[in-house]
Amino acid sequence: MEKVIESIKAREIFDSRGNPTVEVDVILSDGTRGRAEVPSGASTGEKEAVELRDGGTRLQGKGVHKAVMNVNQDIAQALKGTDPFNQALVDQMMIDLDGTENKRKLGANAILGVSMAVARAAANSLKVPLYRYLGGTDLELPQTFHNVINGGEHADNGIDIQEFMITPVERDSFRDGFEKIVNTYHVLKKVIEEAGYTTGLGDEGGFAPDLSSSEEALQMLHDAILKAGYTPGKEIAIAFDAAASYFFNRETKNYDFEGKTYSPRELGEYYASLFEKFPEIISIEDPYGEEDWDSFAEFTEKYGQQIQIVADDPVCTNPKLIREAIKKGMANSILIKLNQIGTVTKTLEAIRLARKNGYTTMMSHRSGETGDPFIADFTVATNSAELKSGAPARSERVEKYNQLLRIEEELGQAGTRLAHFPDNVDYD
Ligand SMILES: O=C(O)[C@@H](CO)OP(=O)(O)O
Ligand SMILES: [Mg+2]
Repeated sequence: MEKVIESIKAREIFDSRGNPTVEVDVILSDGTRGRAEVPSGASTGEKEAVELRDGGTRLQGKGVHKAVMNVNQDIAQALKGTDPFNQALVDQMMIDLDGTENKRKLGANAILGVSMAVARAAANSLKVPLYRYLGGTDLELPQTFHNVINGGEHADNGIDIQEFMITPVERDSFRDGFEKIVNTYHVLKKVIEEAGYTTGLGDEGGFAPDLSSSEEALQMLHDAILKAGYTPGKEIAIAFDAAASYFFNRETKNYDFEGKTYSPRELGEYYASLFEKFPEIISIEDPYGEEDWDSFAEFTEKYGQQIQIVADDPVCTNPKLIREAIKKGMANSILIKLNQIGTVTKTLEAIRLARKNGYTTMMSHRSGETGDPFIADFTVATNSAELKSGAPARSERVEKYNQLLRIEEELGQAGTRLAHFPDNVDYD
C-alpha cells in the first residue's frame, strides 16, 4: 500500500535560550512518526525568511502559537494524503500555500518544522538513517568549527567579533579531531581563569570573558592550542565570524569596532594584520555588514586566495541572493542555515548552487538551538564538508557532534577522511 502523510501536529516547545519555538510531528499512514524541532537566531540577516512570532515580530521570547496553529490547520490539511518521499513536492506545496516571498504568512518556522519532520518520517519509514535517506554515497564526516569564545550579540562582554572558533586540521578520524577540540576547550578555560577573567558561557557554549579586544581573544586561543600540546595551524586552526552587521554604522558606512572607527578598507587592513599575526586563521565569516557588498567583494578579491571568506547575513541561504553574490565575486564560501530559507529542498538548492560555482559550504546551527541533531545528518548527507555547531559543551550543541560520532561508527573508515575543501563532489 502506498504510504502517505496521515497527520501533522505541531506544538510550542522552548529552545536553548528559553524562547518559544516550534516542534512538529508528522505521522505517516504506516504509523511511522518523524519529529523535528526548529532553531532560532539572534544575529538574524535582514533577508531571512520570517520567523513568525505572536504579535507579528521576530522578537525573542514571544510565543509561536500562531505558527503552531498554521501547521495544525492549513498545512496539515493541505499535506494530508501527500507522498512523504517527494520532499520537493511537499516543500513546494507549502511555499504555494504561503504565497509570500519570505514565508511571512505561515511562518518559516512552521514550514521548516514540517519540512524537516517529513524527511525524518520518510527515513524512519524506510528504516534508514536520516543522513542516508537525504544523501547519496561516498559520504564523509565534516570538518567542524567550534565557537569557544563568544562576543558580539551572543555575549555581554566588550568583544565585538561574535564567534572565535577552533577547528581540527589534521585528524585520524572525526573522533580524533573532536577529542583534540575538547582538550583545547578545557585548556582554554584554564588560560582564561589564569588571566583573571570569569568563565561564564555565551549563547553557543563558548566562554564569554570580558576581554578588552578581539586580538586578546585570538591570543588566548593561540596559547590554549599550544598548551594543549598542538601546533596552531597544523593540528588546530582558528576561524572567526565577525558578524559585522553588528558594528556597521549605517549612517557613516564605517565600522564602529571596539572603541575605534574604521573605514571599510581600514577594517580589511585590520583583519589582514590579524591573519599575519595568527597565520593559523583559515576562515573568516561576515567581515562586512550585510548591506556592504562592495567591501565584501573587494576583500574577497584581495584575500580570497589565502583564506576562506564565508557569507552568512548578506545571502541568508537564499539561492537568489547566492546567485547575485557569486556574480559579484563576493566571498568564496556560503553559510547554510535551514531556517534562513525555510525548507529542506531550498536549502539543498542553495548548497548545490554554491558548490557548482566552486564555493565551499559551511552548515550552521543557530544561537538559539534545540536538542534536534538534524543538521549533523544533513551535513553528512550533502557532503557539506564543514559544520559549525558551537562549543563542545552544552548539550544542544554537543548533540550534533555526538550524532556525528555515531555516524562515523556506521560509516567506518570510509567516512573519516578530512573533508575540508572537497574534491570528490559531483553535484548536478
Ligand atoms: O551568525 C551566525 O552565524 C549564527 C550562528 O552562529 O548566529 P545566529 O544564529 O544568532 O544568527
Ligand atoms: Mg554568522
